[in-house]
Amino acid sequence: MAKKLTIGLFGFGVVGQGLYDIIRTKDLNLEIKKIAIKHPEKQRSLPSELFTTNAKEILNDPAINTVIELINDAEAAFEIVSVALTKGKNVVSANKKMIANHLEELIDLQEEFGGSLLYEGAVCGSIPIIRNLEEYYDNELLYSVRGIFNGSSNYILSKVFSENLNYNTALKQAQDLGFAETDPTLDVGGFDAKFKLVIATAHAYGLIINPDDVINIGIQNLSEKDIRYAKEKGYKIKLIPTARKINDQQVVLYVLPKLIQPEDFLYNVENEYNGVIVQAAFADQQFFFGKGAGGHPTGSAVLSDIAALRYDYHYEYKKYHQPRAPELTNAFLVNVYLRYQDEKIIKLLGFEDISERLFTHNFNYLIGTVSLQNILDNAEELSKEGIFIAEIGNKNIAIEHQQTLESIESVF
Ligand SMILES: NC(=O)C1=CN([C@@H]2O[C@H](COP(=O)(O)OP(=O)(O)OC[C@H]3O[C@@H](n4cnc5c(N)ncnc54)[C@H](OP(=O)(O)O)[C@@H]3O)[C@@H](O)[C@H]2O)C=CC1
Ligand SMILES: N[C@@H](CC=O)C(=O)O
Repeated sequence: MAKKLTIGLFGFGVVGQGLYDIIRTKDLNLEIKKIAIKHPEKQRSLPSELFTTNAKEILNDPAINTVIELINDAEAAFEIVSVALTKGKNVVSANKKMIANHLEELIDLQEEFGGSLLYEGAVCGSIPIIRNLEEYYDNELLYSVRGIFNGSSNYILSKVFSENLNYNTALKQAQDLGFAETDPTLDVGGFDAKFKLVIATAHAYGLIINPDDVINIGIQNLSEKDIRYAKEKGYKIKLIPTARKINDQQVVLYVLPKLIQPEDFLYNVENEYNGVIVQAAFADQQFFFGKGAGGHPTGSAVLSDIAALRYDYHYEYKKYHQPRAPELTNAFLVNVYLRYQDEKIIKLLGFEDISERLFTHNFNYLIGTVSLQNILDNAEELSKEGIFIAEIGNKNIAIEHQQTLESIESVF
């Protein structure tokens, strides 16, 4: 029997309003009793009695059994969600930074106080990837999860690549459309994609990782030269988070721009759309596609979680509780394109091999193989002006196919 939900909503911005628009079109046996916001002076589209700036009006109200957290402040969000769970309320959140940074504590709070925290909208907007990783892939050999997890950076890349728009104009558009984070460095620097990858990895592999241990390189240093190079060779450039199981016990995680070939499903994922490719034994590749940002797409994922709470759904974190969850390693080689000015960076990165190199008066690049650990150790150097690094090539795909063959051979 579906429970009646009495909701306290935190945040009435892009996603909060998007959710409200969707809810009011349907008769869902739920009531939004109060909405907490930060700036009482802002004009609102709803009666003022509905709003409060006092979180306690929601958190201390025993009639409110469900808290929906949609604010743009990760630390305040953690406080709100923790108190709500401690009081035995169910919670839905779309705050990937907060969840990725506090996942272990949030799991403990759910288990101690019996509440459920759902966060489908936090990873790839409207794409239902968390519940799929949690439920569907439980018994599969899951080799990798990768994709386009950030709508803003994909929007910018689409605009500069296909419409020759200037980077800053495209970023401004992504902000105006409500796709970007309050601090857009989170988007273009690959942090937002990393938070989402960390959350997805917990549900894919049962592995909870501190985001600081994962390398993220963004698209801020992309230049005309990189775009020209990519176009001449038939690639597009996308920002790709990857989680890959490299053996029974080890997983690698990284967020890097990538030169993508037309055969890749992600090649045609444009603008604020996201795409997730799950590579599993026997099933091989599966592709999820949908809008990754914006009020209504994200609101629809939040609503799906709300609906699930009516039937007491909660994540069981079965893979996290399994006795031998794999561990994170950075001992992994990636093939990269590196545009640089100063030769010093080549030495610092300690390339295993270099297969291609160009040195001219205004454009130096090389293609070579480098360890993830060395990229992580030199992240600051790599963020400097004049340097752009991106994954390239299909060596990893070869590894995946080899793994698939090995697993098939071991079964038969
Ligand atoms: N925009 C998107 O496409 C997506 C966003 N998300 C995530 O959803 C969350 C919300 O994003 P978005 O809607 O874009 O953000 P907005 O900036 O549009 O809205 C933020 C809202 O939070 C309110 N707020 C801020 N601090 C507090 C606080 N301490 N207590 C109560 N209310 C507060 C603001 O109040 P006020 O109105 O008074 O300023 C505002 O209503 C973020 O975690 C974001 O990362 C997830 C997926 C997609
Ligand atoms: N800023 C994010 C919003 C959704 O998560 C993005 O651009 O993807």
